[in-house]
Amino acid sequence: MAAPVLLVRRPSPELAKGLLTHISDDRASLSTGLASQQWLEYTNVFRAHGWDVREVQAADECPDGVFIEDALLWLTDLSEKADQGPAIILMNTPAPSRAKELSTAQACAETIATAHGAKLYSLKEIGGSEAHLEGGDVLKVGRVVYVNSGGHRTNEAGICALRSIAERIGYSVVGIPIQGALHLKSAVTALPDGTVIGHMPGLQAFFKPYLQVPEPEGVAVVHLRPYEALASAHDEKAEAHLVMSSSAPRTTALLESLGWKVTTTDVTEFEKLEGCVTCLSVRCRPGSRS
Ligand SMILES: NC(=O)NCCC[C@H](N)C(=O)O
Repeated sequence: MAAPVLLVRRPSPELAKGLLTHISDDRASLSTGLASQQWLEYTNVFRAHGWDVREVQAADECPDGVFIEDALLWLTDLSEKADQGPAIILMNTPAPSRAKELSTAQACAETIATAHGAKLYSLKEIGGSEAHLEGGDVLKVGRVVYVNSGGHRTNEAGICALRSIAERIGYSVVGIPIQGALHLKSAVTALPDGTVIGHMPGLQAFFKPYLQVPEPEGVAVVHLRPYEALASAHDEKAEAHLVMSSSAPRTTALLESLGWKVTTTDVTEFEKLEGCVTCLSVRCRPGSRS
């Protein structure tokens, strides 16, 4: 089976000019040198676990370009016949300073689509230029695609366009109105067994099973192991492996006490811009069925 592919974009020298919406402004203390080091260490965690790490062309003029997850979305084909192939979707941000990120992301998506038999979609082409969606607002849990219906970066037309693609390949799309956080995945992500984890109050009404974690930085987890390994494993937890921010030691301890294996990595410089471990990459799983 093809190795999972991790798409990343190196941080811009202008990183400290990135957007800030919901957290207090600590951008003056941001070190671009430390950010570059943390980014390299982040990519090395995946390299060390067999991921094929591919760099999207640098976009030094785009302060937030490192948050590549917002520009591209990978969806495995989960349709019954699995005859459609995976989808890679070029997102459409409403943030003017982030729009320039899309042309280089598109070029990368074309290469990945050709290499892995994926179908390339453009949200803008499907929903029109007013259809907006950022990848941070999308959380996949099995066959359900949760999408933020209460934020400022994704709108109804964007959700409709996503639905028209996702339903063709076996997913249902469910809107979750998140307020007070930049993206859906700033508020929740999911463990490999489908448990959604979050920190803000009120989220348990939307997800079952749901686990409240003790730190805001602890809500972001990325799954390191290919999902096939999990599906065929006798002991799902023994096979799973999560990447998390080292800013959330109490959440790490909680998840470890529940049997999950966790590797932590420093992403402090990206957290100053409302980034996290999920938004620094797009995880593509060619050949995967989950
Ligand atoms: N998916 C994500 O969580 N992206 C983080 C984007 C942070 C960036 N400063 C922004 O506001 O767009």
